[in-house]
Amino acid sequence: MSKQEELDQTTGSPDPILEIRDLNVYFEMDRGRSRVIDDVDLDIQRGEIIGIVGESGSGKSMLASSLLDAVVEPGVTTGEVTYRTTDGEEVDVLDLPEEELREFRWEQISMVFQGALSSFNPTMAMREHFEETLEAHGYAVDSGMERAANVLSDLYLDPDRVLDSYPHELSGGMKQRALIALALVLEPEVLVMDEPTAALDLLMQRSIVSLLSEIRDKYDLTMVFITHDLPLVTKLADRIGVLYAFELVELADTESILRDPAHPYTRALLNATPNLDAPLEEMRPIEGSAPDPVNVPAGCSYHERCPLATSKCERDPPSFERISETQEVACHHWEDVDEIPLTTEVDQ
Ligand SMILES: Nc1ncnc2c1ncn2[C@@H]1O[C@H](COP(=O)(O)OP(=O)(O)OP(=O)(O)O)[C@@H](O)[C@H]1O
Repeated sequence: MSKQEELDQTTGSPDPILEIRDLNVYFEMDRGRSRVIDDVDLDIQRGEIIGIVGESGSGKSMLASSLLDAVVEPGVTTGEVTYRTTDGEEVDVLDLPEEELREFRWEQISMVFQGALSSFNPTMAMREHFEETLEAHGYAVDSGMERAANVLSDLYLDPDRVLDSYPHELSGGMKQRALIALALVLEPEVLVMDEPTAALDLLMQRSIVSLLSEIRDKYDLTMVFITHDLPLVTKLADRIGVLYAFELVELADTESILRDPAHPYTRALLNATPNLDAPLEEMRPIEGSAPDPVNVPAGCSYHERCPLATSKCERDPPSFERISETQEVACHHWEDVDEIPLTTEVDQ
């Protein structure tokens, strides 16, 4: 059974916890408007782990931040992000007054920001980081610290040892897990993680990914895992969205992304994957460079790098089309995509 089928069995009919519509983020720059999220529509289902992948500068962090209305000034976020509570109440995230937004973050959707490892205060023991977060949100510290200890043990850390340590006394992998525990201490429904394993070695990355799966099941979480590392996220995600040039170009269950990717860029990402078993000459780095958000190519934004591009691609932007029950793609030539063979195989 595929992960998607397992997910459907456990979650039944679609039950989006987050509905993202016409999401745009832009910055007004001297040289023009810089659109760093371009008309993204996406439903995130309650209980799923969704991976968002794309190369550096494709808009991943902007997408993550916009889910919490946390895009840095002077960025402008437009469109709708609707959060649905378990009771069916709808929250218009981009319209929340500041105080409510402060509560909403951490308590409903919690985020582990990119580079957050260095955000621990070096003069504070880990225990104080947890207590400060609980107090700032008006939570009872005693019961909150009990939960912190439970989450830390679920992440295979010794709670007493970690809580009594200062950040510099912990290894990178321990700190990263402590950061995830801190993000979970207020019992959020959704955990958004932006490159949570980028600073870690391969072995630790793999082990955190399998821990996250356990944590999702145990705490009934929805997870958004943002990374440039497609093979890594296939180990964890039920579905994967591929961002190219600030737009979603493919969205599908993980199995389809691996076995039958429909966008040439998804294929290029898979073929660029270092695979220990494949000969080096079969690894194909993606040629060309990521578009500048002020000057995204007309038509299909990928056409300049795409081996299948025709004059239609230079002219007309493809629409985001559903090609099967679990797969959507924005490509005029998805039916011919097998012309780009997959050269490496990623184990799921
Ligand atoms: N404060 C800012 N002002 C203007 N443009 C910005 C700002 N921050 C980011 N950008 C631009 O937004 C675009 C998307 O950036 P984003 O950080 O979301 O990419 P990313 O996919 O997360 O990349 P990476 O993996 O390198 O973090 C980039 O072109 C970046 O230069």
